[in-house]
Amino acid sequence: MDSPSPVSPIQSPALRRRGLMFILSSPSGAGKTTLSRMLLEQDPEIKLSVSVTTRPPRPGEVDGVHYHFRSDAEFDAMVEEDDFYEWAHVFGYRYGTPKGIIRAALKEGQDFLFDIDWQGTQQLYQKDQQDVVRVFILPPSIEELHRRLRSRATDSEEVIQSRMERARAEISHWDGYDYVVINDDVQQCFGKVREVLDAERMKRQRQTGLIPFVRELMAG
Ligand SMILES: Nc1nc2c(ncn2[C@@H]2O[C@H](COP(=O)(O)OP(=O)(O)O)[C@@H](O)[C@H]2O)c(=O)[nH]1
Ligand SMILES: Nc1ncnc2c1ncn2[C@@H]1O[C@H](COP(=O)(O)OP(=O)(O)O)[C@@H](O)[C@H]1O
Repeated sequence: MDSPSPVSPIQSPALRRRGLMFILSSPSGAGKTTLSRMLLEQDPEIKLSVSVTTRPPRPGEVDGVHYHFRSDAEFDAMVEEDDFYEWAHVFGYRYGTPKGIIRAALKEGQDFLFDIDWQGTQQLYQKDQQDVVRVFILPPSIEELHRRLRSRATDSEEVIQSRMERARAEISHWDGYDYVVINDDVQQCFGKVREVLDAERMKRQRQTGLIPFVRELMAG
């Protein structure tokens, strides 16, 4: 990866704002994991919301870092306990966003990154419209998507075929997103994702505390 560009100084002691829920979705293989990792490496102000899944870990994946890997019975117990913000079936496994610390942390201004599919995006948006920012990543073409899934070399040809079929279905949900970014050159795409995040952080509606000199001006 090229040398990281500096993080723009969004947070200022004079400004207080609610945290946001930054959702990156894409058809499988379009690059959301790659982009999420870049964002987490380069932006200390955003934390990954680590999902719970019943799918087995891929080589290199660490429990508690990439996912919380749980058995079917453990997942059932969490559903019973109402521990999820949302959950969905994807590729024969279950995936869910644990409520955990998210609600309280948003109030304190912590931003969270979500790598979830369109079903989870819809559910999160229904629960919390004001904090959710929905970004959809598209590959430059279907052929390129296929090539990337093959080059990742983590799945059998059968699984790749089912991901390709599902990709078509996922792309049909692109109208449920606020922003669409094409991942052709990864650095350019990442730059655009960062621009969206920066602009969303500055939205006036998110500010919860008046800047001192604005407060003084308004007080006359
Ligand atoms: N609804 C929902 N979807 C999730 C969650 N975590 C991951 N996913 C989605 O599940 C799908 C499969 O993820 P994964 O097995 O890591 O494979 P990937 O397609 O290479 O990202 C992706 O579309 C993720 O966005 C979650 O907590 N909730
Ligand atoms: N812009 C890009 N150009 C070429 N290859 C890419 C690009 N973005 C991601 N990749 C590669 O494509 C494969 C799928 O990317 P990944 O981030 O795992 O996708 P997703 O999480 O959406 O399934 C990986 O091997 C990744 O290195």
